[in-house]
Amino acid sequence: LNEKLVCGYPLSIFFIVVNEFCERFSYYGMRAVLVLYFKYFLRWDDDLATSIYHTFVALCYLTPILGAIVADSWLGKFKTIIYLSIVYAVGQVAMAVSAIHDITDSDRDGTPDSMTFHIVLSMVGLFLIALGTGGIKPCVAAFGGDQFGEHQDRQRRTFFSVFYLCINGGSLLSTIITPVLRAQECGIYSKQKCYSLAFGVPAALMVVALVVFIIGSGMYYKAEPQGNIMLDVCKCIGFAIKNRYRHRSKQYPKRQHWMDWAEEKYDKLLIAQIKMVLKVLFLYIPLPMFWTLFDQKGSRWTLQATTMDGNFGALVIQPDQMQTVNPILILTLVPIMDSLIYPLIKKCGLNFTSNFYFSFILSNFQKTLPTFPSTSQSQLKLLNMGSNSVTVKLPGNDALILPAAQVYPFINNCNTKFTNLLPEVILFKSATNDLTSKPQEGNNAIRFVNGMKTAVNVSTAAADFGLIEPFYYSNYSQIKNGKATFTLRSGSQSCEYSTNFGFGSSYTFFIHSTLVFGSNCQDSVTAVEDIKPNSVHMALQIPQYFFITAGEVMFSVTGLEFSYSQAPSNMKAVLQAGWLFTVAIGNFIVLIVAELAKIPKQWAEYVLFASLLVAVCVIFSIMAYFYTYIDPTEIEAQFKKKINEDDEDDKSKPGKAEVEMVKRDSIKCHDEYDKATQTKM
Ligand SMILES: C[C@H](N)C(=O)N[C@@H](CC(=O)O)C(=O)O
Repeated sequence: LNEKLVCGYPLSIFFIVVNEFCERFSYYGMRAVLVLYFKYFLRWDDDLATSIYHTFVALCYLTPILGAIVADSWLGKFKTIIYLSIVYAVGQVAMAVSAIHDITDSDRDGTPDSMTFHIVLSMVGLFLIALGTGGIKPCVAAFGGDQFGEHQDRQRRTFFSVFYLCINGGSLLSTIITPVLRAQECGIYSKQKCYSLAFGVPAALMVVALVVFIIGSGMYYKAEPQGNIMLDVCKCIGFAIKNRYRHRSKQYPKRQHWMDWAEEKYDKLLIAQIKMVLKVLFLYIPLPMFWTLFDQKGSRWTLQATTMDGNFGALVIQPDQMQTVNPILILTLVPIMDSLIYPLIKKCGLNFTSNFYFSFILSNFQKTLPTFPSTSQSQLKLLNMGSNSVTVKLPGNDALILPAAQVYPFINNCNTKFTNLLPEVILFKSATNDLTSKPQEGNNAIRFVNGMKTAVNVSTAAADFGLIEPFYYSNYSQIKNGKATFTLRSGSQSCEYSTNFGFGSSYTFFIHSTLVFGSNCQDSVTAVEDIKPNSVHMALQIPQYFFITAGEVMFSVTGLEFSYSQAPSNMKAVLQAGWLFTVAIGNFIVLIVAELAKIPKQWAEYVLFASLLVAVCVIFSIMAYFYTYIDPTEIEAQFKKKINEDDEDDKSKPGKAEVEMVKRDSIKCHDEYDKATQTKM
């Protein structure tokens, strides 16, 4: 081992820790803005955006199996990390390039002309990222562990804690930074939301991660590939199943465990080790349901946040920035749990190793959208632009008294025609003009109606509504939350109108016929709310983040440790890959529900997931109760001792009778293992 030590730690691990920080920054930074990129840049609907997001996350947790196989049987961990990091960085660069709208915006109107180009490039980018991040995932932590000698147990444990802190530190910083970058406007010909920068910075961090890892190259201990244990495990299981099937007739006596049918061909130690692994993998069966809920932070919860009010007083939070609550809570909860809660639980004599997890989802019950007309109806708006109230009589309806400068929304069958309305009453047909959904990304959609007899020009710092003809209306413009000041201009005369906006509203502003330029025009403009601003505050997501993160601390952190402690020495990576596989399955479940079930109400989908998790919690608790703890090191030592003794006997007294005895002893030892694992927890 490399003996360059700093404060008792191998110098090489500093490079590994910095590499992990940068890599996790890159991964979580890109992931934080991904669902909004799908929705607002690629213009996918919520379900498609959610599905592709979870397919990507699932892929990121499937590829660790591939990475472990390549590292163990072919390249070794060091080379695997280098090669796959290059693939990863290329993927991140592809994502950044795919988000440059100017590349295909030949008519320079701010929207890409060939969406196919952007979709294909981003999908290729995401595939490479999944291959890279997943492939190196089982290698980096294990490579860090390899740097410690057998006498450095304490240091190795501290390394893993620091490693976890770096993961969450990188995730925390990136989920704060990339949403801010995404909210900026950039572009060559036209300014649009800067997704290219939000993906470009993670790409740069991935290059930094690679460079840092290469700089440490001369200091690492690089263990040779050990051979593909995963393949051996699969072959052994396959043989046991085949052999059992071949001997299915009653004339063959039953064996204690179906894996014992591999005894004819495989080492008893390997069979015993596989039994240990299978026991833990069986316990993993309910776990995907936890990840199903957990990983919706980046999809459904972020989309939910776009319909909420992100004003925290001095701070305005972007919807995707809410994801930072998770690493913040991890960084505070892990030390509290480790130093306070777990020792307290232990003192009370409770065994807390069978983890109980739960999570609540607060559904977003806010209703800020008005009732929109059905397909057989149209919505009309009557605007009284005069300074007196008027009575309007619409065919087939009672007479309406329309006060001055007021709007009257009116749902009507498409075919009815209205004529002979007073000149000061303007009729809007909603189907062509009105906004029927929440404005994007928490912005406010604003338009002006000119009730004056002269054309008026309206503008703000952020938008130009252009020249509005008398009794006519402007197009919608997007205005951010906060105070906006509009300048109304006619020839050389102007006046200003200011108002405050929340998130996700739509307003029509009426310029009265009585407006006098040069004076204060604050009272001569009436705001009519077409779509209410988001009324539910983003802070209401904090309890759901708290519960899901508390679940992560109790379940994920302890679960990883459990998998490590219950795995045979040569199969720790197999179980880690199995653990990560449960994350992949969890993401596939979201995919199935989002794409196939198509539950119309979002709250109903949340309730379904939460109920499934409660059911799975009960099942998991029962399974955990019946789980028997084992000490893999002791069992392996017993086997090895027996094998050594047998070898000695073989050398001194070779003969058929002895060989039979060895076989019997071996089987006895095997039975001891079975008995040892039947002691209840
Ligand atoms: C940022 C998360 N709280 C976290 O710790 N994630 C870990 C575990 C995982 O989900 O894979 C990580 O990114 O390695």
